[in-house]
Amino acid sequence: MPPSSTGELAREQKYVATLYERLDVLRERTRGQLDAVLAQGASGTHQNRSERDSFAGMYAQRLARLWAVEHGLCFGRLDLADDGEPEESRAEESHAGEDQTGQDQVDEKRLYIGRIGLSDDDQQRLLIDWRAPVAQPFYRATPAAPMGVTRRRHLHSRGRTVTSIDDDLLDLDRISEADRATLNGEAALLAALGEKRTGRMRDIVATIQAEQDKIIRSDLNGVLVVQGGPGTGKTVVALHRAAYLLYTYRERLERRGVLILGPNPTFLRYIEQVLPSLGETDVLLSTAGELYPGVTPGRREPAEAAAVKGRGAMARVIERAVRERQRMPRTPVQIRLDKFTLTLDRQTLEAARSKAGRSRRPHNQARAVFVRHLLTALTRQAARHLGRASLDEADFADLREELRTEEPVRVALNRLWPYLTPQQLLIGLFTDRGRMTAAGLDARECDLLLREPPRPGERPGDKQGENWWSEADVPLLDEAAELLGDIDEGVLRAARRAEQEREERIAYAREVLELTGLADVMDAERFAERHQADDPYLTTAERAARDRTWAFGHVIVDEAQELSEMAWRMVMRRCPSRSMTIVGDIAQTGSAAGAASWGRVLDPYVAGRWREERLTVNYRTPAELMEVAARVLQLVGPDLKAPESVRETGERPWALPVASLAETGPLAAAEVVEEGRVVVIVPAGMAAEIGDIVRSAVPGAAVGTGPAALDAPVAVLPVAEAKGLEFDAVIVVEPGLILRESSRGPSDLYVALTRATSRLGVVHRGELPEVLEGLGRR
Ligand SMILES: Nc1ncnc2c1ncn2[C@@H]1O[C@H](COP(=O)(O)OP(=O)(O)OP(=O)(O)O)[C@@H](O)[C@H]1O
Repeated sequence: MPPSSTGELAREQKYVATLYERLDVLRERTRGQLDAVLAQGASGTHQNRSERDSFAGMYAQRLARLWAVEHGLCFGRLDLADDGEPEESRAEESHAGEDQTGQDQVDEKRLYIGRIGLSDDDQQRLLIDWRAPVAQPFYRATPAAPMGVTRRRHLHSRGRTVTSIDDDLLDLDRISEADRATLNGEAALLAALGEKRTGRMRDIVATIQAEQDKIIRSDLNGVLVVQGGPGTGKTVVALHRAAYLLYTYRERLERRGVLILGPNPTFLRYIEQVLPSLGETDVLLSTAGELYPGVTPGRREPAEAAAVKGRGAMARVIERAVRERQRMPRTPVQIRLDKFTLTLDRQTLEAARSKAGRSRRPHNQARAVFVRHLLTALTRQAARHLGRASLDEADFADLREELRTEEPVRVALNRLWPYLTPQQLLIGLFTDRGRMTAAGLDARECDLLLREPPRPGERPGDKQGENWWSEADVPLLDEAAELLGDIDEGVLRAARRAEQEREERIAYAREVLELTGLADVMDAERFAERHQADDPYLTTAERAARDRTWAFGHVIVDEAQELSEMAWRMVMRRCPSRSMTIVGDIAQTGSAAGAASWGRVLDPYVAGRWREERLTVNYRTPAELMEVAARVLQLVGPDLKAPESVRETGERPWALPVASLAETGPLAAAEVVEEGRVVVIVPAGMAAEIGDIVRSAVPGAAVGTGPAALDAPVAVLPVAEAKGLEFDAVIVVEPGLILRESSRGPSDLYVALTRATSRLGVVHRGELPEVLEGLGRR
């Protein structure tokens, strides 16, 4: 290890130790500030308390950030030519933050690169944040374009100890013969790729490649599509981009927030540690199904039903369903009061309706216009009945108010134009074939969507009701919410907020009671009410998560090919500025409602105004495995090209015909290696059967979705749930069935075959698909 001669290693160790010392000082200082704020106690005015909470929240967040960067705090060094500053691109906006020093004037010949920037008390720069413009050559410099850099050094550490060093010498004229012999190319990258998987995605801040860096640092504005095959780093690059954007455009994005959308909760769990390890904690990670506050979809439904609901045409269906509730009776409406009967004739009703329509307000707000018109007409009639045709203004208003509160009047008006929540509208629609037909659905679609109403006592939207809603319903609820408008925005919000806070207090109380061993003797709800906080501090991400109408500063969509047209409408509403990063692979589309091309998805919103970058190198799957996957890709589309693998392992993928699928158990057990992860990928309908088989061979194996799939040594997953994840070893069961199972079968098999970082096997009782016939025997 020539550059890591003991002297050199010791020198680096000494420097890194001073960085950790500095980090400890900052942590202690921030802790002190937090304690001082908290020590102010809960007294004072409401204003005082909310300021204190804001400061406390800010210091707590800063402290969390300082703790999160412990591992691999400093991972690189740039040596610059005598005459050189690194050539850099300037960020357009400066960023705030006391320890973000990357934009200082550069005058040293050596820069240390790390997860965050650090300076000493005299503002001497000690460590450069990897996102600062001056750090860019660390990722982009090459021998052909050295950007003023003579040496790029990777520091590898365990805990706070530097264990080894890799150097890339970039300026070949300036380096000695001895140094030249130590040229160390892609050592750091290959070392990172060869590591065992832990079930959680790691950051790649030390080894970002140039094509990835270009995407990470791409401009904030506009829609950027990142198209790339499996394992090209789309997800990890998107996450680093989030961190980069937050650093570079801190002020703008901290206020509006950043949303990252992933395909399912397991995937979010898989990626959740990456941003904190980059020092960013305030980003909202969500699935599209979680974007409607107050609804947690738990219902599973056939793919065909989800596909119908995902089609853009559903927007018209919902619109008609709303209109259908603004019903116009064919005959006049009689309202019987004690002393006389009032009549609303067709002409009056039509006039009220068209006035409400012309107001261009959503249904619940237009109702006010409708009701006002009818009440005026009814008051005039009532006045005539009472023989008081010429009422003055005040008396007219009194009579009108009297009528408004009459039960028969209220009932009649409500029937004509009811207040509706999105939930009520959709329940009314999907439980009534007549309404669905009137809204434009055909007989087959009605068959697919018709369902029973929620059981009595089951309020859809709350905890018990969550099985009534499916993921595909969420964009429809969102669409309905747009058309209906809130009944009374202020009241609804306050009620929602109060309910959420109550739930949080109870959850917290439960935790405290469990920790203190009092759970059996005290009720969490009562405890929570007693320890009620007045005005809790919320981070931007927390506030955004509670507000359906929140407009994010930037939205990142991962596995974006899976979103339906209706889901895109919902996502676009969350990002009116259209500052977005969309990452995915059209060849991996598995959902029947998913995307066939980026143009089809984006042109309706930003025609001609989106840009596409491509990633072409596969960092996950070794070449031997990719060869097989590439053949399957030809079934998806003969012109598609699989990404180039960056490494080989020498291990050939295998296929094994079996008499009974019970043999899968021992095969999975044989793949288990210490600290590694194995997945058995199965056709959608076989998860339970194969799950039992594998569990009997590997106790602790996890079946189906959920975080357990990431933590167990072996997981059994259908393809859709394995999307975006990776494992050391993969066994695919019955690939023929996966191919035939849906119209996207070839894409699904392609996804399954590209999940492995090192080993791949195929088990089949049925026939092996022709495309896999070249596989060797186990
Ligand atoms: N520059 C890099 N340095 C180290 N590891 C990298 C680098 N780029 C990608 N990787 C690793 O490659 C693997 C694949 O990355 P990622 O999951 O982001 O790919 P993807 O394109 O999203 O794949 P898929 O489409 O299959 O979901 C991850 O383990 C990631 O950490």
